[in-house]
Amino acid sequence: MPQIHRLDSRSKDFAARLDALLAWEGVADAQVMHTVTEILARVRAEGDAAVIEYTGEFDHLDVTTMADLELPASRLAEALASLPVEQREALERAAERVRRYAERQKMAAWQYTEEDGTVLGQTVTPLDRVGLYVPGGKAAYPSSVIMNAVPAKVAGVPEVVMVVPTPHGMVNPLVLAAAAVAGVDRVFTIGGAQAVAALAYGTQSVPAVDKIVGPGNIYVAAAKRLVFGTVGIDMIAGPSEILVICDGQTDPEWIAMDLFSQAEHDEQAQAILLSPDATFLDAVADAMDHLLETMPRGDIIRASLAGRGALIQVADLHEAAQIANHIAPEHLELSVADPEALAAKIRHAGAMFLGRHTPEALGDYCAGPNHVLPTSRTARFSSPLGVYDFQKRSSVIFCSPEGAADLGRTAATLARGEGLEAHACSAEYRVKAR
Ligand SMILES: NC(=O)c1ccc[n+]([C@@H]2O[C@H](COP(=O)([O-])OP(=O)(O)OC[C@H]3O[C@@H](n4cnc5c(N)ncnc54)[C@H](O)[C@@H]3O)[C@@H](O)[C@H]2O)c1
Ligand SMILES: N[C@H](CO)Cc1c[nH]c[nH+]1
Ligand SMILES: [Zn+2]
Repeated sequence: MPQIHRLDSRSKDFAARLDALLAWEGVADAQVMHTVTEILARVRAEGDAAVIEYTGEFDHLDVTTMADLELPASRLAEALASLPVEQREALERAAERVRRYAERQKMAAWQYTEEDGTVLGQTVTPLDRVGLYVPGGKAAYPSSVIMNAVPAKVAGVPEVVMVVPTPHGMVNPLVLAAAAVAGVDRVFTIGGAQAVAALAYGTQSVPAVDKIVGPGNIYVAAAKRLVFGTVGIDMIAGPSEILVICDGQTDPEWIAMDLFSQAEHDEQAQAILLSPDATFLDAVADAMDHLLETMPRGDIIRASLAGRGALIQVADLHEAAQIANHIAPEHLELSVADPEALAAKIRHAGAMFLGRHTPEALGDYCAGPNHVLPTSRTARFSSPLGVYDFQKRSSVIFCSPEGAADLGRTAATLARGEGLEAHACSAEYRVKAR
């Protein structure tokens, strides 16, 4: 039996034990904040020189000019061309499906006319320039390049600038190939807080962007928090999470592996199964045990199951839905006979995977919806990354003379209530003009 919490929703301490599993130690400590604050200040003041120095220190790249830290577009095309056909086709198929889904998310402009002839509406425009952070090393996911860059391009963002650290000069060809497929415009081989600062403030070589998206380690997350306001950011992503609700009729090995699929991301990942069937929970535990004997990344899976994994017996599927709404998971699998009926009870989840034949892993790569999702219970108030994150709205007011005169009286009354005489007079000029 793997070390994994066994909980029962009827036990007295259930709520407290569940909340302990949901808690996550992800906040940057004072030392990290201090380091990052200094890096941001130096890059802001010194530009390229500071970026080059930090890249030498942290990524062991010995270069003298930023030109050595930008990859030409030909490098991306070469990386794509040199992939095995199967990899290349998989990347292209994934990007195509993500693009098709994203097309449907585009926000459109609208307007309507009030009775007095005043036209009211909203325009929609893409951001001018977006920065995409791609983590270095083993955590660099080509699929995340697609998930971040494709919706930006569908939104109509003219320039997507990617940054990716290449410690000791090690470039991940799959990441470059994904950037080519997704339409990334420029790539700098820089990382950490210095890359976030370069994107936020701009340097002599790196253009300042309007929004920074993409995950990274604690230094990247702290830098994103600190530059928010100067630029937009997507979210501060926590460790991956999966919650499975199963009626006990799915193959226990399928469910065990679905839980592993997120547990293998890192030791802090969260993997929870809810079922009314105690015998089934035992069978999943046995399947985990047996599968773990040969699983690569078994150490990471074991650590995350022992820390934030749980098999929970619930009274029935209705109670499972209530618990799911409390957890507000990043990913929710409904492995039950009538998944649509159960989905109707779910109010908080980043993405839902319906039925026994929809493993979460398909959503991570190629189903179509975005895999950048709210974590750490933030699905209570936020949504998957999408085209709308790369678009913004402006409201439009076009008053007719009649409309201006009529609204002017109301505005002036409200303005005087706030003690703002210039507002009142400005509004009344149009009243008097009639
Ligand atoms: N949530 C997701 O979807 C998701 C996906 C992929 C990766 N990740 C996360 O991304 C992270 C990747 O981490 P990584 O470290 O491999 O790559 P990274 O690119 O996030 O960080 C590397 C950079 O960190 C900086 N750094 C390292 N040590 C430092 C120090 N002592 N002081 C200042 N800066 C320092 C360096 O500048 C280096 O370039 C992991 O935490 C992983 O969990 C999350
Ligand atoms: N499950 C991750 C987000 O939580 C995304 C990912 C990338 N590659 C595999 N999975
Ligand atoms: Zn995943």
